[in-house]
Amino acid sequence: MSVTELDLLIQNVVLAQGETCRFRQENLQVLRWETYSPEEVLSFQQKPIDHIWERCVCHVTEAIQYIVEFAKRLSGFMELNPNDQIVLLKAGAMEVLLIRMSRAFNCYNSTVFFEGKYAPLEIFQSLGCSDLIGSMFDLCHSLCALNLSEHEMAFISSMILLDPSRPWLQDKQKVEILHKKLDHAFRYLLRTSLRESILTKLPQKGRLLSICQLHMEKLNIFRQMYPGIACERFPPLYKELFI
Ligand SMILES: CCS(=O)(=O)c1ccc(CC(=O)Nc2nc(-c3ccccc3)c(C(=O)c3ccccc3CC(C)C)s2)cc1
Repeated sequence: MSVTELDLLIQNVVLAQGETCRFRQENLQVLRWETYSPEEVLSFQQKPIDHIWERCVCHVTEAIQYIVEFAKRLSGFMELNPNDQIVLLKAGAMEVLLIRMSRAFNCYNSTVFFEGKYAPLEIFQSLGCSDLIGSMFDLCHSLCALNLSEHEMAFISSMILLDPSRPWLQDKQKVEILHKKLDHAFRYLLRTSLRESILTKLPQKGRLLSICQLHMEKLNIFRQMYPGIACERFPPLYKELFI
């Protein structure tokens, strides 16, 4: 790849990220000391499990809609066959959400931006999935420790989505070519910004996968407990991706 090709690809990925995040990094930073009071945390904890699940699923669905937009703007994604576009989004959207959520995480007081203020882990107590929430907070802590830039997060997200090793891909080679170009451009970006050291510290694929599997497990448990809710009250996109 020529330097201009590399620069064009970097521009494409960084622009795609910048245009498809609901909140800008600086806006999330400004708000990060706006935390819920103990009384507010308590009132969240007293809400019934189905009520909190439905609210979280709606927020997750909204965030994933932005991630679908991100994928569509990545050069080459729309040229893939429609089946492979769905396969990549079904497999990668939640993993990208986990990476993106770390932008909304305050690692100094272990709170995450949720419904307008920063919330402690306890607020999600009534969801009944403390292991899932705990592992997400741990992941956010490790990502915060890397102090990733928007550019780096954009490339990590694009390479999660355009992963040629996803099962059921029909045109694997096409995804491989895109992934190789992204990898090349990402390394070029890291080299020029003297940030190559983060490559060995990025979360392993297995770690993201296991948190996504935990999410699926908890979702299935919830569905068994409240069969009506998931079908009637969960957004179609969430059902399409996870049910
Ligand atoms: C992500 C793009 S952004 O513009 O930065 C952005 C945009 C919008 C927000 C506000 C927001 O929706 N925050 C939410 N936080 C959490 C959360 C919850 C537990 C720990 C950590 C974060 C939400 C979830 O419900 C969640 C998210 C990911 C996987 C799993 C779940 C819960 C399961 C039960 C569905 S929604 C924050 C940040």
